[in-house]
Amino acid sequence: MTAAVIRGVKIFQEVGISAGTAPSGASMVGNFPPGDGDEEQNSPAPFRVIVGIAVYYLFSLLLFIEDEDHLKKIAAYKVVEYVESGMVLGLGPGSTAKHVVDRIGELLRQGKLKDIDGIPTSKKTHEQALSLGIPLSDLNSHPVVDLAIDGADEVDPYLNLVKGRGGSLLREKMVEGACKKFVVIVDESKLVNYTGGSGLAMPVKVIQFCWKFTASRLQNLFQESGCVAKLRTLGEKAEPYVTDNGNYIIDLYFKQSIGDLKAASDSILQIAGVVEHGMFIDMATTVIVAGELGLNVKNKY
Ligand SMILES: O=C[C@H](O)[C@H](O)[C@H](O)COP(=O)(O)O
Repeated sequence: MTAAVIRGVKIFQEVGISAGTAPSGASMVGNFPPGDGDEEQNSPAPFRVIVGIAVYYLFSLLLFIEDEDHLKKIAAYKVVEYVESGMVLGLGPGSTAKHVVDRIGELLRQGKLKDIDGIPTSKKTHEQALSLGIPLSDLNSHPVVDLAIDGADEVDPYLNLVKGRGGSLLREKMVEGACKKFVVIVDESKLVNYTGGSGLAMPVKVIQFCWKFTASRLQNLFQESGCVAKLRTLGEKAEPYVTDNGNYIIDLYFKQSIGDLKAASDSILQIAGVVEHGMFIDMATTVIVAGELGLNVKNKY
């Protein structure tokens, strides 16, 4: 934890987040806490040093108690630097992008951003943006989006993504496919050697009608990669998870690489009953990765 704390402080310094903006509201980052008063003044120097160090690490522990969420927040603060007044923005869902929407709302309130039109890619993000007073629009009114910002579940070395483990991928693909720049923010746990390489779900949206038939066709398609297809369910009763657009999700789990992603994408989309899949191939223009050692910005071009 100690090392992580020290590295975390470095990250805050790199993105220029001041002590005042640290989520706990505590006002120290890197400042040694002051002495307590007479009693401590009279204590032997080594004792004061030990107490000082202990207090420092206690504060640091409080600051970094939600370490992973901090990394997401740091990446979110960085990505908002790409936002300019007058832009049409694609606003993604998920725990990382949520911080971006919060920050944009804050900058609008402070008058540091103006004339933003947000296009949310999920109902939840729509509600969040509304509650923050972010003006909203859609692709009908703005078929070209200046910038989309979103999280991802996997990022491969070519900046191909897997998305949709949180349930959103169709509206995301529509909005992010219509944007000039698509900036993705992730923490380093999302980096994989190849798409599907985390061993976790690659989601496919399917219509409800005869979903078992569609699931078995999907599984057969990737038999050589050891694919297992599972319906996404919710709660103890294992009710099917229903998406914003009333579809089901079939999660595909691979034991090995599925090879050519474009070919895999075409084969999936050719199956009648499939609505869309969670591979975002060649779409991200920039990926910002937040890790314990700092921020790493990867550009596609
Ligand atoms: O379905 C959800 C979206 O595709 C999210 O962008 C993705 O799941 C990443 O979410 P998070 O930032 O919460 O890890």
